[in-house]
Amino acid sequence: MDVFKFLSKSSKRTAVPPLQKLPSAGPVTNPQLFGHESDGQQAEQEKRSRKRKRGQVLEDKAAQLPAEIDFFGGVPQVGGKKRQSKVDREAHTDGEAAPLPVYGTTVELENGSDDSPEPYDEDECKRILRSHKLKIVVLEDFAQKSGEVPKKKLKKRKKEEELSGKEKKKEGKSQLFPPPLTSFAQLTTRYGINRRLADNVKEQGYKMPTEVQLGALPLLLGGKQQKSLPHASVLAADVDLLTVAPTGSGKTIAFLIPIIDSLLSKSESKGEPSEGPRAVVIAPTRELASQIVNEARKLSKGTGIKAALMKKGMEVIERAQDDTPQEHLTSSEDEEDGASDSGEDWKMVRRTKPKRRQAERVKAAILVATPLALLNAIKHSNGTISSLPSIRHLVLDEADVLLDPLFRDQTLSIWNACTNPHLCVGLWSATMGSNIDALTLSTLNTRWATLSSSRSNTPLPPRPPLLRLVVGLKDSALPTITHKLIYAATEQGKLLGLRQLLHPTSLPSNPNTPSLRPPFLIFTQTIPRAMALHSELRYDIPPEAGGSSRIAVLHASLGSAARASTLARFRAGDIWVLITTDLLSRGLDFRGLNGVVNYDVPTSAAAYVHRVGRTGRAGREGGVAVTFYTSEDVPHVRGVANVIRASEEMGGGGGGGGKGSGSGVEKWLLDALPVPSRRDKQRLKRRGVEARRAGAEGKKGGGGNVRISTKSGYERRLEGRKRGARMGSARRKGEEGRVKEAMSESEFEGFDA
Ligand SMILES: Nc1ncnc2c1ncn2[C@@H]1O[C@H](COP(=O)(O)OP(=O)(O)OP(=O)(O)O)[C@@H](O)[C@H]1O
Repeated sequence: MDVFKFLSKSSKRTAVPPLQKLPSAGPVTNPQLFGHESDGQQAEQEKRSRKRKRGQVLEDKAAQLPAEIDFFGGVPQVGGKKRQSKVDREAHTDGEAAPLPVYGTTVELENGSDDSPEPYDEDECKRILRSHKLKIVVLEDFAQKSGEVPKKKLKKRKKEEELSGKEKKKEGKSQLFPPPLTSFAQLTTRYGINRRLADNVKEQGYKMPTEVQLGALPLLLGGKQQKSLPHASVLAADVDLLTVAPTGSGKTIAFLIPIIDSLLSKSESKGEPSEGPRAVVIAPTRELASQIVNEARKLSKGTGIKAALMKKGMEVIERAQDDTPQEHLTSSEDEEDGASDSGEDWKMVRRTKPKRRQAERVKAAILVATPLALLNAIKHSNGTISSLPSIRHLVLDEADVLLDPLFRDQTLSIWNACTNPHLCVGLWSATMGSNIDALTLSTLNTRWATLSSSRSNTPLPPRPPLLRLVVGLKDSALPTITHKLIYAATEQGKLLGLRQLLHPTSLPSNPNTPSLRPPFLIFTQTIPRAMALHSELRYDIPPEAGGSSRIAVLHASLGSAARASTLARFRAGDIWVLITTDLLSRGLDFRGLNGVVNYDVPTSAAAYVHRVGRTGRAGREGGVAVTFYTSEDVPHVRGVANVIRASEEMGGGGGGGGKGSGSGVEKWLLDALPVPSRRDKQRLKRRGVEARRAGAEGKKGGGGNVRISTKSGYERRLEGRKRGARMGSARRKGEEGRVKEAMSESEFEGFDA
């Protein structure tokens, strides 16, 4: 039986669309998003890099499949070297952060041989930073704005400044133009970072620094730069840094390189304990934390610096025999992030039965943890929190979510527990609400005041300045992605639309409908919906193409082992379609992901930016982001539409990253969509679209009609066939009444009422 023919018999079969650029089908030609044309040095680098050897790895299994079940149709069938770069091989062997080798194309890269002249001149620094859309400011003014000066006084001062035209001058003053890092070789030549660390960076095979690396590394390594370079006085000391840079722009190594280098430097380790954590990285999910550990291990290989993931049973503080932490987790396994039944994955739940743990003291210098896991480890049974005086570096990855009310108390408790006066704090994310600057500054000030009062005898060193680095347009999605916002009217419409994306030969010829090839991610609002959609779709891929094993679901109520194994299979290319919730929306790096489907609209513009940012990483073009919306979503979809429009404008207007695919959001649609109130936005962020919450099914007026049928597609098809046979037989017998009866039964019932 030709299952594929059977599956697609109701839809018009068209030829597989012509070859298109896909993130999974090509190497990163340029990981930088901006400034390509204007920067002469970059052009020179690109010219050099073209001479480098390239090799393409083809998907063997996909190449063997008949065209009609080749879900990857269009992958070039040309011969190419099936050799992977050292980086890819290494990344894959450790099971984390690996590219999708089967679909990926890898490049053998040379690195570090760059001999570009140093941009010592301040004007040159300005030109390069501006062409790459980097803006660095000192946030000290904020100290006053964040509460130390009464509001009335501030208003008066602002008015005076406006009248005297001072404000512009002031803004200009606080902006910095440090020498950008235009090549990784400068890590050694300019900053003299540890040799072994420099070699490890080189081994990653990156051709050139991304924008965030170009701007952040000089700020964080600034203390080591030559005094003749611009802003040497500000950067001579440690800095606290708040960074907003696009998804997939390489923020992880931008914060890890300076930490590892500083842990290796003799001056820092003087007087510090040689064992135990000296740097802590906090991430909102276990998946992201483990990915960061993996990156840290690659960069610190052979240096003696160890990185560890905080797990249950690990201890970071000395505990008395009877000091068992009161708070534990609900999951039977060592999970930090549980999930409520409404599918809010960030939500924490606590274990009810206290359980004695086998203590194992953390020896690694870099500790990566989710907030609750670390907080539990430093909390005593009487509720007090131990301080962590050895911590010199604190990184909040996805800082905006870590400082969101859901995590805020935990994050701030950890931050305040870091009592080392030399602590450097880094806050990193692709999105940062306007409140984060103020919250960061007030936390720094309060912490400093507490430290000062507790150390009246020994004066504190000067507090490091807080700098803010913004890359590109704040809170915007990648300009290299094709965005599509599709009105599907009803839940049934969304399922039909999704099936069209999934089935390669049923793709309509309409150029405005995106073609999306696996591997891709599908996001739903809640865990029950992810599970239901998985049941609905699991038999959609025919057995010849791998069948139900190609589609999987991953959410926070699964055990950690199951989560890790599903993620590893997705990264290895065994799973083609992964249905998930916002659990995977932040920070996860899938190098060869072709697209993202927002089956349910994201609950905020920031959530959209992060979800779609799983594709198009490190400058890869060809990523597709499809967002379905129904009549129920109309009041909430404006934020997403705005982000799409802005990213298209950034990418050169109209079709933006779509490159000729038409606009993802028409202007008339944007104008027609209602503007949600602040309250509505907050409500949506907290609860999602009400009608889709667990328990909303069937409620009249309140949002019934939203259940995703748990009856599998396979079962429905079998039933459909039986019905078809009954109708045929009835027709043959000419029994009109029976035909009518059979027809009434055959209506589509998959995605239910
Ligand atoms: N200079 C570079 N050149 C090419 N690729 C790079 C470079 N730096 C990092 N990468 C790769 O880019 C990918 C994305 O990096 P990373 O996960 O750090 O992004 P991110 O900015 O933290 O994204 P997100 O905001 O989604 O968390 C990784 O696969 C990483 O190996």
